[in-house]
Amino acid sequence: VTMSWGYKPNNGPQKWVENFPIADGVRQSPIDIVPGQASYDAGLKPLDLKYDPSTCLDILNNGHSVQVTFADDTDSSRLTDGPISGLYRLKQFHFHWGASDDKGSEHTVAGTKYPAELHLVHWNTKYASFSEAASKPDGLAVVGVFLKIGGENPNLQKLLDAFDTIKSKGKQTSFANFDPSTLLPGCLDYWTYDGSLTTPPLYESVTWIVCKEPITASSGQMAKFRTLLFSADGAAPDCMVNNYRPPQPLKGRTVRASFK
Ligand SMILES: CNS(=O)(=O)c1c(F)c(F)c(SCCN)c(F)c1F
Ligand SMILES: [Zn+2]
Repeated sequence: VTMSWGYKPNNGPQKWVENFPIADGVRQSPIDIVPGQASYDAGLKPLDLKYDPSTCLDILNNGHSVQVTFADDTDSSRLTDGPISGLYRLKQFHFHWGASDDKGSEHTVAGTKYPAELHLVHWNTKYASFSEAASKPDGLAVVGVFLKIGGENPNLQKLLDAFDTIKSKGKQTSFANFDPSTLLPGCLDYWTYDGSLTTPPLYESVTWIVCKEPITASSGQMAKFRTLLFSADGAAPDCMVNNYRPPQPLKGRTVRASFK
């Protein structure tokens, strides 16, 4: 039986190019962000993020990550300004993390790996839907937030408390009234560059907006992410860890900074 893509040696990031040749494309993500090589752009606007907790629908183990999905039939949870033009609606957020606290993020900062990275995925309302937008060069805007080890994060804990009911692949449960802005850092300084999805189909459709300031999670909270499973109920349990793609070649791209 043919395996679908994953993060193991036989189906992981080094193998994705076999079924998704764009894996070797010109604007792939993630990248290593080198602050000294980023260009400060005074024309970049502050991010304008407005999220409505009533649009929060459910939390899902999709077999690759844990994902919180939002109603995106109105503009009530959206991103404007920053490096983008127009209005992008929040579709979902999810995380990437490691098997230990020394790795897990997709983007790195001058080679530094964080233990995890949050992705808030938004789609451009010039298109009719997420699916239509997902393959367009200006279709998506993903806000990335690094997690570092520190004090217990009470807002993150609300998500972790739902993990026992979505341990295995395909499990989903209702998840209401969560405000994703509680997972944003106090300072919204960011780096931005043109990139891609970091999972197959690896579409080169993402304006990346990576926050400079991490949020915290305790080591115990990081351990909770590692209790999730890649595997479905009844299959041999396969811990959901190291679900991150390593940095990809910059291929001449410029990384801009919203701050000096
Ligand atoms: C940025 N991180 S990611 O891993 O490339 C990623 C996902 F995991 C996603 F799930 C989705 S949305 C739904 C598609 N299955 C997405 F747009 C996306 F960009
Ligand atoms: Zn992601």
